[in-house]
Amino acid sequence: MRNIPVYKLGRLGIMAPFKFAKNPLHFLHQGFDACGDTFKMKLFREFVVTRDPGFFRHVLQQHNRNFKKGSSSKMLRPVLGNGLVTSDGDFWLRQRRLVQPAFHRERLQELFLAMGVLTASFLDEMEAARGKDAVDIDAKMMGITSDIALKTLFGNMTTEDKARIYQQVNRTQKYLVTRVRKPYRVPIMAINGENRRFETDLSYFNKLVFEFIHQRRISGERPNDLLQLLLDSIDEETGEQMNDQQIRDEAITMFAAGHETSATGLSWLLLELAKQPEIVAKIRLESVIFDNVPTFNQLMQMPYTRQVVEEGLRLYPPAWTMTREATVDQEIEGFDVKSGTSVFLSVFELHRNPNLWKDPLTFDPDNFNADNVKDRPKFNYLPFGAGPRICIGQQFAMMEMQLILASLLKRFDFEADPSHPVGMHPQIVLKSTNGIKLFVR
Ligand code: HEM
Repeated sequence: MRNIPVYKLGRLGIMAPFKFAKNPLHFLHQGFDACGDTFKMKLFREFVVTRDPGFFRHVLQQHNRNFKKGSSSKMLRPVLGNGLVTSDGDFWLRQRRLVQPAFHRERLQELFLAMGVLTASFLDEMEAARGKDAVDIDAKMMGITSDIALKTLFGNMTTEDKARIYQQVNRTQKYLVTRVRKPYRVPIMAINGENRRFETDLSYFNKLVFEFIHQRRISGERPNDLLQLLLDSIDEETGEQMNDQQIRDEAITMFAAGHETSATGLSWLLLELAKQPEIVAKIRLESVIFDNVPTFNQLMQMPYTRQVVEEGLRLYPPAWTMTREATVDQEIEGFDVKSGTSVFLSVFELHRNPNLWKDPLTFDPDNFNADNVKDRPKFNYLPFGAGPRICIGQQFAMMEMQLILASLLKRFDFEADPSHPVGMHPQIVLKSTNGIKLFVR
C-alpha cells in the first residue's frame, strides 16, 4: 500500500490555520500542486484531502457504509437538528425514505408552477434596476431563491417574516463557519454577544416553523407544498409518520440546503455570462419558444440552457466540498486510511482537475453536450454529490436555475461593474468576497 503524501506546512506551519481560514481554495490548491491528487495535512487535526474521482467513488458510493458525516455535520446540528444533511445510519435511511416522494417528477412539475409565478414578479422587480447603479446580484438571487424555497415549503408567508429569515440565515451561516474555521474566536463569541444573538435568531426561527406546522395541522387545509408532503408522508415498512420536531428539522434542512446553493450558482453564472455574449445569444435563441417565463415543457426543450447551468456548476460548484469520517480501517485507491480519518472531498478541485478536464479553467458549455457527457466517467463531475446521499433536491435546483437564468437573459443584458473586483470566498457554499455587482441593461 502507498503512503499518502504529506502536505508539509514547513516552519510556518503554526500559521497554517490562519492561512487556511483566509483563503482555503488557494491553500488547498497549493497542496495539490505540491503533492498530487491526494494528500494529508494537519490543521487542528489530520485530514486526507482529495480531488481523485476514484476516491470520491469509494467514499460516496462503493464503500459509503464505511463512512459517517462526522464533524462537518456536528457544526450544522444546532440549526438543522437531525435532518437529512446531518443524520447518519438507520435514522437517516428512514428519513430519506419518508422525504424522497416529495421530490418525484410529478410533484416537481406542480412546484414549478409556483416557481414560474414568483420568477415573473421577480422580473418586474429587476426592471426597476435597469439602467441604474450596479445591483448586488447575490442579494437579488438570494431574494428570489429564498422566496421560492419558502413558498414551495410553507405556502404563503408575510414579507416581514421573509425579510427577517433572510437576514438571520446570513448571520447564522457566518456564525457557524467562524466557529469551525477560527476556533480561537469561540471564547470571544461567548462574551461579545454573538452566541446570544445566534440563540435569539434560532429561537425566533423555530417558533415560526413550529407555528406553521401547528397551523397546518389544525386548519384542515391541504395545499400543494413540501410541508404538506412531509406531514402526509408515511414509512411504508412501519406505517410511522414524522413528529413535529422531525418535520421542523427536515423543513429547515431543505430551506438551508436548497436556496443559497442555487442562488450562489446563479450569481456566478450571471457574472460569467456578462463576459460571454456568444453564449448568451445561444440561450436567447432557445428562449424564442416562450414569452415571459418558460413552462416546464418549454424548459425541457432548452438543452443548451441546461448545459450552461451544468458548466456553471462545474466551474463554481456551490457545494465546493464534502466531508466524511472513516469508521473502519480501509484501503482507498491504494492508500491506507485509518478509522477516524477525516476525508475532505474537494469538489471544486475535482471540477478543475487538469488531469480530467481539457482547459479546466475555461467556461465552455460544450463540456456538457451529449458526446462529451457520454464519454465522461461519472465521478469526474459531482456538483450534487453521488451515491445514496446524493442531493435530494437536484432536479428541483436544476429546474429553478434554468428557469431563472433563461427568464432573466431573455429580458436583460448584464454587465460587470469594473470598480467592484470579485474573489471567491468559500463558506458552507462557494460565496464571493464582497458580493457580485452587475449593471442591468
Ligand atoms: C445548486 C443547488 C444545489 C447544490 C449544488 C446541492 C448540492 C448538494 C450536495 C453536494 C449534496 C451531498 C452532500 C454530501 O454528500 O455530503 C446535497 C445534499 C442534500 N441536498 Fe442539495 N444541493 C442543491 C440544491 C438543493 C435543493 C434545492 C434542496 C431541497 C429543496 C436540497 C436538499 C438537499 C438535502 C436534503 C441533502 C441531504 C441528502 C442526504 O444526505 O440524504 N439541495 N446537496
